[in-house]
Amino acid sequence: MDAAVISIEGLTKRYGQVEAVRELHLEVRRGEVFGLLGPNGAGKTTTILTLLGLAEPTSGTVRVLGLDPAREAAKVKRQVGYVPDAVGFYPNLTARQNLRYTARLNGIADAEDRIARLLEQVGLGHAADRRAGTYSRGMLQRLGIADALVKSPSVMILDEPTIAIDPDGVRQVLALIRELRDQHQMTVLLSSHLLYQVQEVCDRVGIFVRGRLVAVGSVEELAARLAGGRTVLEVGVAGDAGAAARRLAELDGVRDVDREGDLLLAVCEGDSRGHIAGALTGAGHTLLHLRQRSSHLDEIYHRYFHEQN
Ligand SMILES: Nc1ncnc2c1ncn2[C@@H]1O[C@H](COP(=O)(O)OP(=O)(O)OP(=O)(O)O)[C@@H](O)[C@H]1O
Repeated sequence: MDAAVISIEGLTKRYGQVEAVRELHLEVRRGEVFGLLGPNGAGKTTTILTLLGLAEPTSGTVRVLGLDPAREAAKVKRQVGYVPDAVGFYPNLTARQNLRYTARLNGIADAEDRIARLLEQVGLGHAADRRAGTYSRGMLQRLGIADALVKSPSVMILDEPTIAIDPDGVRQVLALIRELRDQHQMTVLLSSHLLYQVQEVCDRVGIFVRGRLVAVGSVEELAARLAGGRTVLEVGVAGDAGAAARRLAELDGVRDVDREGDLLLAVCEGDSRGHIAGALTGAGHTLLHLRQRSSHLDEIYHRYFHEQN
């Protein structure tokens, strides 16, 4: 398994009497897209700021690419692209000129082609030569993503990256995040309230409630944990569904079988897909459909959230 790119051990951050983050342990691996979820004031931004060296931990250790951000902020900044929730640009410069400025600041020569490509990638090709001051909030957010990518970072940290973007734009941003992971093995940490989007793009999520991380895992793992390790499989067969249901009910690991229209729903211990497919085809059934039903992240989130309250 790849080494952790982001490693947080026992992080606590207090602002006076307010404990913004308490005893946080978290590792994010290379090429992983990790989502920080939580209501307002849960501690997501504070965590992000400590990763960037913009807030110093009260206690605990934080490492990004092996560096201590509180002591080596400049080195961290060179390799980490950060998109805050409200991005600021020079309003009198065009988008392209703003990105040229960022390239110069980072000592990148010959950035023209890269800048043009990034502007296209975030869907701003048509507006590249308009002044940033005329941009909508969503356009600024897209420009923020392009800006963070100018220096080819190996880690991207995005605070609410799609909050002001329209649905088409959201699809574009999510596709871009996937591409960064799949083609460039980039590590991406994002915070969001928009659970459906998080579910679509994140390999793992962490649920924050009042400064504490109350659950970490893939959406499937969190759902299984809430369901006591049980999963629901949708099974579709050609022909005699009654016989298939009886065969299913006899199998080890199958707790219950139900009907829903043409489908059989098997409540199983853990992931029994291989076992079930083998048993049904072995008994002469033609399998038309086999899918593990996934819980929606909003359901998981609300259950964890209410448990903590
Ligand atoms: N500079 C600061 N001074 C004092 N308190 C702060 C400061 N920054 C954050 N806090 C407090 O720390 C807690 C966590 O805030 P944080 O911004 O990290 O939450 P968040 O999860 O990012 O919330 P949101 O979704 O609203 O951005 C809140 O109670 C907040 O009021």
